[in-house]
Parts: sequence; structure tokens; C-alpha cells
Amino acid sequence: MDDLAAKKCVPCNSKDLQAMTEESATEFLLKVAGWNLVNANGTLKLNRSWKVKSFSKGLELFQLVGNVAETEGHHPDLHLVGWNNITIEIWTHAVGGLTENDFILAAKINGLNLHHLLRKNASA
Ligand SMILES: C[C@H](O)[C@H](O)[C@H]1CNC2=NC(N)=NC(=O)C2=N1
Repeated sequence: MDDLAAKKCVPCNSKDLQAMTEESATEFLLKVAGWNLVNANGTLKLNRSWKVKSFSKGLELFQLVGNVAETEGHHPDLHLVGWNNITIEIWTHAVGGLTENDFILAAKINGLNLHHLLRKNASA
């Protein structure tokens, strides 16, 4: 499995795109440190949480992530609650599960410099 952060997401409307098995997702998960695999009512998703220094730093984090998402044409679900708690969920809506696109996006998010936005004990 080559470097996911160097790959490009494919359009989600390509007809041969299909959700991967939980077994495959577990293998891909090894390549995206810090992310969790969750099963939300039968839909596999990735999620990761952070504590940010402030509400505005949370919005800055969203903008950095949003720029990557727009470049890739593949988008996360962004949650900012209790002013400084961020959770990002990633899944491929078009297939109702996980595809390699989701792990590429997670790997690219892991490559962002977010340290200046995060509380010291930042992993929520
Ligand atoms: C054509 C284009 O690939 C689709 O509209 C994209 C946009 N971003 C997307 N993002 C995610 N997470 N899932 C999708 O199915 C999806 N579809």
C-alpha cells in the first residue's frame, strides 16, 4: 500500500466505486495514525478528535482541512462543539461506506501543520 498522502482522490460518481469491507478498512487504518474506525448504524466511517486553543483556532483548522477537501473534491463532516472540541468524520457518501478516498483525505489531514492551533493535551 503506497503513500496515501501522495495519492489523489477519484471522483465519487465513478460507477465502479464501492464501499470496502471492514477487513480492508482495518488494514488501511494502519496507515492513518490517530484515526478511528467506527460503525455508525452499519456505515463504516473514520473519525478523529482534537481540542483546539480557541473557537477561532477551530475555525482556522476547518479552513486548512477545507482547502485540502476542495483540492481533492472529497469532503469530511466537520464538528466543532463546546467551543473547542473538534471531531472530523470521513466517509464516502456516494457508496455509504469507506473507500480509499477517505484514507487519502485522512492521510493528507495528518500531513497538515495543526500544532499551533491545538491545546497541549490536544487529543480529545
Ligand atoms: C462528483 C464528486 O466526486 C462528488 O460530488 C463528491 C463530492 N465530495 C464527496 N465527499 C464525500 N465524503 N463523499 C462523497 O460521496 C463525495 N462526493
